[in-house]
Amino acid sequence: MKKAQSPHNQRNQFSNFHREDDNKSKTKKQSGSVSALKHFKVAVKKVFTILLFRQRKVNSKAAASAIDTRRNSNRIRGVSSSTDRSSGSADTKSSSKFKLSGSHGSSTAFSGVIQTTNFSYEEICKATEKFSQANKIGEGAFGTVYKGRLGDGSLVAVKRAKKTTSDKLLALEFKNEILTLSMIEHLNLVRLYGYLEHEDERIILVEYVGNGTLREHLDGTRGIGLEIAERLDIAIDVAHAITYLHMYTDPPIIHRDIKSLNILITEKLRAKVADFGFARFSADPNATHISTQIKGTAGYLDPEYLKTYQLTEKSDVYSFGVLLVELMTGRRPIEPTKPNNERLTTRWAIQMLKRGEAILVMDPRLRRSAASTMAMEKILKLAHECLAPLRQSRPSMKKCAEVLWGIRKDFKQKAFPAPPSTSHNSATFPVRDAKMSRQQTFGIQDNDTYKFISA
Ligand SMILES: Nc1ncnc2c1ncn2[C@@H]1O[C@H](COP(=O)(O)OP(=O)(O)OP(=O)(O)O)[C@@H](O)[C@H]1O
Repeated sequence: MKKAQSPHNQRNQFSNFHREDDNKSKTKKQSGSVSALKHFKVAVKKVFTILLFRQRKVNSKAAASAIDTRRNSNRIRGVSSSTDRSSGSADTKSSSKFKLSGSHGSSTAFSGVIQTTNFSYEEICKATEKFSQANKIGEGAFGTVYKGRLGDGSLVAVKRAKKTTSDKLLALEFKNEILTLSMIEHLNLVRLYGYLEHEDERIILVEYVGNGTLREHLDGTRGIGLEIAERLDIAIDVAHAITYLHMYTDPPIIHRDIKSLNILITEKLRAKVADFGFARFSADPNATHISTQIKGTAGYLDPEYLKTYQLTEKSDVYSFGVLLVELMTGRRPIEPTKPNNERLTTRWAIQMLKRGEAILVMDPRLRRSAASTMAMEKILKLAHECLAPLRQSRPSMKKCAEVLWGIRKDFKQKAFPAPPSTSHNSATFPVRDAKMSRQQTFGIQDNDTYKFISA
């Protein structure tokens, strides 16, 4: 890879070039001025490129390890240039090849572009049995999602965009999702396996997460109901994922659409954050915000972002606060069928918390105990901080994760005052298998029915 020159050298080159040009212009005035203009343009372009490069602090080591360095750095430039009110300008080049991830395993911070290998459209058709209805697992604004099985037996989620090629926003969402996913690798974020742009097809292949969305679990349409410890673990997983996006990617990423429908649940009831269609890079490290068109989901949107169009990491913190309230109440952020004072779930829950009646908003599916009530109140207090109208007053995602660790530790101490020989490691619950975990953690048998206590 060609080594980038320092801006200092670039500046020297620039002034040398002017001296040279002066000499030439004495003898060949007209052709000299044309050549000077040309060189001037080249020099300005070089200086601009170097400054841009420095500003974005692109991790050159990671980029060098990527399969197609030039194209990937183009992609990074494309999106980070969209820090204005326009809807972005990802300049990812159209590729008729499907790229499949080649690296698995590590969940540590990684800033760069994940490795990929090529796959064909035919293989995707085969994996999804020609996008059969039987393999359809979801639908969203972007398109349809299918379950697929690759040649090596591994499962993937295949996101096939609607074929509205004229829809520039959808095309942009597609490119944005690929670009964002290609830069991240974390246990609690859905992994990109590959993508395809082929004629009018736009397809993204991501890690398959097979146990539905958090919303389905809260609605009771999936699973057997989440206990408070499981909800705490999910909150911590999401906090880790967003902390990673905000603090350990370069440039930082703002997800912009944190909501229970975008949290996928694993068989072991752990969470993975999905759907990066709206994500934005916080490109300029010195900028305090990005001005952008409003994107996101009603009920989760940061009021300051709505008012000012200025997006910061704290907009994700606000949405995370809404998610915490969802986790504790089981309700959606907006409940049109509820009485007036309960329609905005966050407002209702925080009002009750302030009155010292948080117990009344607790999800009726949750088992009441001194430990669970205490944890629920603390989680709502954290949610209250995340929902602060002014972004400066909201905690960082890292802080949220730390507070949640503390709540989990206190909860376990209160819930399981067991003798040392049977006590659990304080970092995580020992058994993640849902059934076994329930039996060991809560003494719940499979045939236990959940008591619905009216809130
Ligand atoms: N990786 C995955 N593993 C399993 N199921 C998934 C996966 N990704 C998405 N799904 C399913 O497909 C549904 C729609 O997916 P997704 O939200 O990503 O689509 P979208 O079009 O981007 O949605 P949105 O309207 O929120 O933009 C999800 O609610 C989920 O049920």
